[in-house]
Amino acid sequence: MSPVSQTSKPFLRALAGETVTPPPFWLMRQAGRYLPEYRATRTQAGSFLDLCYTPDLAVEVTLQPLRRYGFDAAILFSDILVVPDALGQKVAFKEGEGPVLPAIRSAADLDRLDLAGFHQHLAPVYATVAGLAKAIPATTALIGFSGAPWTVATYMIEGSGSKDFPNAKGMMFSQPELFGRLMDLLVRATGDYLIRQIDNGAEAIQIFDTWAGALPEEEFAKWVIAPTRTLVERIRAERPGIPVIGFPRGAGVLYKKYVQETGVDGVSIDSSVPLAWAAAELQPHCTVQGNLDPLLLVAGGEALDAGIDRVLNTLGKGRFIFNLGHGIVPPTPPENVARLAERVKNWKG
Ligand SMILES: Cc1c2[nH]c(c1CCC(=O)O)Cc1[nH]c(c(CCC(=O)O)c1C)Cc1[nH]c(c(CCC(=O)O)c1C)Cc1[nH]c(c(C)c1CCC(=O)O)C2
Repeated sequence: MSPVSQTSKPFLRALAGETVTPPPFWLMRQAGRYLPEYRATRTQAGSFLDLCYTPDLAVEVTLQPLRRYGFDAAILFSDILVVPDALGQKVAFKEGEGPVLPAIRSAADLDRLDLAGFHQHLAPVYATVAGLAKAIPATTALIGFSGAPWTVATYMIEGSGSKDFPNAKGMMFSQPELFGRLMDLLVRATGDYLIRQIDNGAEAIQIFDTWAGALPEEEFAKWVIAPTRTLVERIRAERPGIPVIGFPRGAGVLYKKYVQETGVDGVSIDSSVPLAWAAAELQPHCTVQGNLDPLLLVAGGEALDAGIDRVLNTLGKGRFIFNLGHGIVPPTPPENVARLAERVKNWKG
């Protein structure tokens, strides 16, 4: 038996290919503004980034939802944008506006980025991972994460969140050499970052490609699949046994090609992916994670119960991790999360 199949952690068993009943569960953005105790710690920290860079407080907010709901996995509390911040592109989170960064539009902008102080800047994040590895319950798995290069590049080039990425796609199509240099830097930095998280105690990795669905087929292959495959291969070669979950949100039918060509151990699917299609086309290749609509968690009641049951009854008979199709939204009533936890834990298959 491999060490992974001997683990008592249901989340890791599911990623190793086992059908676990009831399935392990956690929720994207399980630590966050829907919890009053998060809002209190966040106020204590000052800014959102101060919270990410203060290990004691970041550990505390990671643990808060575990205490309430007994999730099978804890996800490091941080943000995908600490990577550009650590490369020297200073990130700020404006209240009600989201992230703001000085946009990268030229070779001169790109040349100002630097890997030299990268790990030093991220030392508090590594300290959070190490603190969590000691603090979480014995049956809970610790997930480290990063954004995927394409999704992080959209923020770096736009200088903020965006709906349709005119500047990022503009650079991709009109200045492919410059865009390629930025992507190469991100693949390298992201790989270094994930390896360090693993060395500090992360037991699995999730790569968030939130804006994967914005790209046409050919660009999807080049800028979503290829960089992710490079990261998966590097982790597999340098830290064997650490499973990787990919989340190419909005990829539609390209989820299948993504799974086959990146070699991920698990794929997180968004709420638009038909459950029967995921069971037939994805589950034979890897563990599937998802995909309850986060707004059902706001709605609650019978609509929530029916949505949970549909996901469980279609995907729960194979290798599966219960999750949402995207992150928990701030208006979510905490009691609805308790209702979900109860229903998933009591599912008999
Ligand atoms: C695109 C992206 C970001 N960050 C992330 C993504 C990929 C996943 C996704 O699509 O949601 C990933 C992320 N962000 C956060 C986590 C922590 C772990 C978790 O509990 O899931 C993770 C895994 C905390 C956060 N990241 C952010 C918050 C809210 C900040 C606050 O407390 O004010 C949290 C808890 C802020 C953030 N961070 C980001 C944006 C656009 C925003 C502003 C929008 C918003 O406010 O929700 C970038």
